[in-house]
Amino acid sequence: MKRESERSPGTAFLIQIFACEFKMSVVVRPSPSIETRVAPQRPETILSLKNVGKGFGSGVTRTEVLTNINLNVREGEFLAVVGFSGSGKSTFMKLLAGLETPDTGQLLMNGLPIAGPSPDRGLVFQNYSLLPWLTVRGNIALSVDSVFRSWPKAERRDHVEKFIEMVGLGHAAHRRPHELSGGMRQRVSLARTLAMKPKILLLDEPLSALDALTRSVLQEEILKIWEEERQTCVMITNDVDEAILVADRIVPLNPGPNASLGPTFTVELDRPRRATELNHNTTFRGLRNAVTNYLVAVRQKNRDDEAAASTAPKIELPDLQPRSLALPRKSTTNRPIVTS
Ligand SMILES: Nc1ncnc2c1ncn2[C@@H]1O[C@H](COP(=O)(O)OP(=O)(O)OP(=O)(O)O)[C@@H](O)[C@H]1O
Repeated sequence: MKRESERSPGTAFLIQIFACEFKMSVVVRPSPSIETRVAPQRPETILSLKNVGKGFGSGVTRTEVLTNINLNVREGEFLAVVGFSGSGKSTFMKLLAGLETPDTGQLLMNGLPIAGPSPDRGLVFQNYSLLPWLTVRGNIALSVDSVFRSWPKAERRDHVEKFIEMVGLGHAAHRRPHELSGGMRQRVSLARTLAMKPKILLLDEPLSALDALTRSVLQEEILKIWEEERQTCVMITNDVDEAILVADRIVPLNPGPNASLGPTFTVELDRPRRATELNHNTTFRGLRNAVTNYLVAVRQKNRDDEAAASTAPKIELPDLQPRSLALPRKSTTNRPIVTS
């Protein structure tokens, strides 16, 4: 199948029309005769990790970061990976993006090995990484121009404007990154990646550098965009509440070294979801407890195992008893004791 960047504008247009038609057929109830013929389809696996392992360094300085990672991501799902700092979340994401190659196992997209970075897998980093000399519009246009080179200029321009509006930055399109707040910069970063129309959106802790208020506003915006686009999305986060708000499934990454994935937690909450409404929801609270308890327990086990396996000599403390060095008092008056 041709990649988006290789398709002619006409083909892309036809595909869009087809996509619209398809959406309509989902909304319109099919006739009984069709219902009997068409079986409900399970979404296809778009991304597959089989026994993936990754480490850094060599000899005694070698660290095995990820071990035996097995995961299938289904087309159109929102999957969240949660884990503690240093467990290997960014390494995991770099593997999905094709920025790192696995030492062992296989990483497949639509059944084919991931051989390097591709606009099919759009990555949004924790740090915005915008080009400082370009405006909001210029930063987004740069990626659109490089991915959709064959599109007519006017079409590319409209495409850029659409994504500027989508993230609510129409009023700031002419500004450069240093003239934007952290939340606005992350919006540009998100728009730049979304505008490339990746088949999979990879979000590597995109909100963790933001203050709590901006973070919750952007959480809802990402969710709203995803609910409209229904693009396959993998998000890394250290915030369990955030994971439950956005995801269909949550997979914990156990603490490293040799981090592997924990059990899958399915988020059975109706969409659209709004953070303010979830706080009182018993399913939300139960899931938050289950995921948090799992992470805390697995970290404690990891620490206990490390302590038990440690070959460092155990330090025996001497059995010392404290002795009072105070001089016996000669009188009961409150005169200060002069020592020199
Ligand atoms: N290129 C590299 N070379 C050597 N070690 C690396 C490299 N990249 C990551 N590591 C090591 O791998 C381990 C996991 O790092 P990683 O950044 O994936 O964790 P993380 O869970 O994303 O952490 P954080 O949440 O703090 O960003 C760390 O011990 C880190 O030092």
